[in-house]
Amino acid sequence: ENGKVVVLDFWASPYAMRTKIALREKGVEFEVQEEDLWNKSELLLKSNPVHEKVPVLIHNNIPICESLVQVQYIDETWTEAASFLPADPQSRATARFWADYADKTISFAGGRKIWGNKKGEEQDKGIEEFFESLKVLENELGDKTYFGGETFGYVDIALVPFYSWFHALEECGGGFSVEAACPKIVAWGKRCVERKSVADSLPESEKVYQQVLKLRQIFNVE
Ligand SMILES: N[C@@H](CCC(=O)N[C@@H](CSO)C(=O)NCC(=O)O)C(=O)O
Repeated sequence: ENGKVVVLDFWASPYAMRTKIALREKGVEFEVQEEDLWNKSELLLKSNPVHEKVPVLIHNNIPICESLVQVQYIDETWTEAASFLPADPQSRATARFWADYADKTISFAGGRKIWGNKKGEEQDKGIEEFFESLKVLENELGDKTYFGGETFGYVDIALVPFYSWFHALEECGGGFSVEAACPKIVAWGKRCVERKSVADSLPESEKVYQQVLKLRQIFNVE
């Protein structure tokens, strides 16, 4: 597990936040190369030729693509620190199910439709989808400290980056409140941000909001 670790990154990317949280949870030293997604580096294009997306984890010059794949790689490579996944196959399967669910729903099914549209029917549908899936996660979390129980793990890493986007979504969506609908998720998010690995990897919500306003201009939303 020695050797140079580099993350091809974009500070506002919730996916890239996952990889940085995972490395920080393991106490792994790494370099960050900030990418301009409108002017991608040769290294990014060469390292992730299939998707040309961040994050890319480059370990000993070997690129690993897809954030959830990277989080599992990190877990399997730096094994001295606590594992992100439980030991038994069934609990591991459950964790992978919920991380996959978060990946498929929260990100852009609900999220993109909220910030990528102006006020109206499309955006309302996005808000509905967003809350539909977040309430499923709220129910799954229940009164647990973390998704896996008492320890911070794989599902928490997969989902918590989107917590930094809630404020931007609320503002773009006309000022709805995530906390009103999903108080347990918001309390869980605050709990996760108390961890240095998360605090160091999630940007301020206001900074995300300013970036989203820029995206709305670039995509000519309203
Ligand atoms: N499934 C992948 C998604 C990465 C992604 O969308 N990255 C975005 C930035 S965050 O929105 C990206 O790199 N976009 C550049 C592009 O689409 O050109 C993962 O989990 O790593």
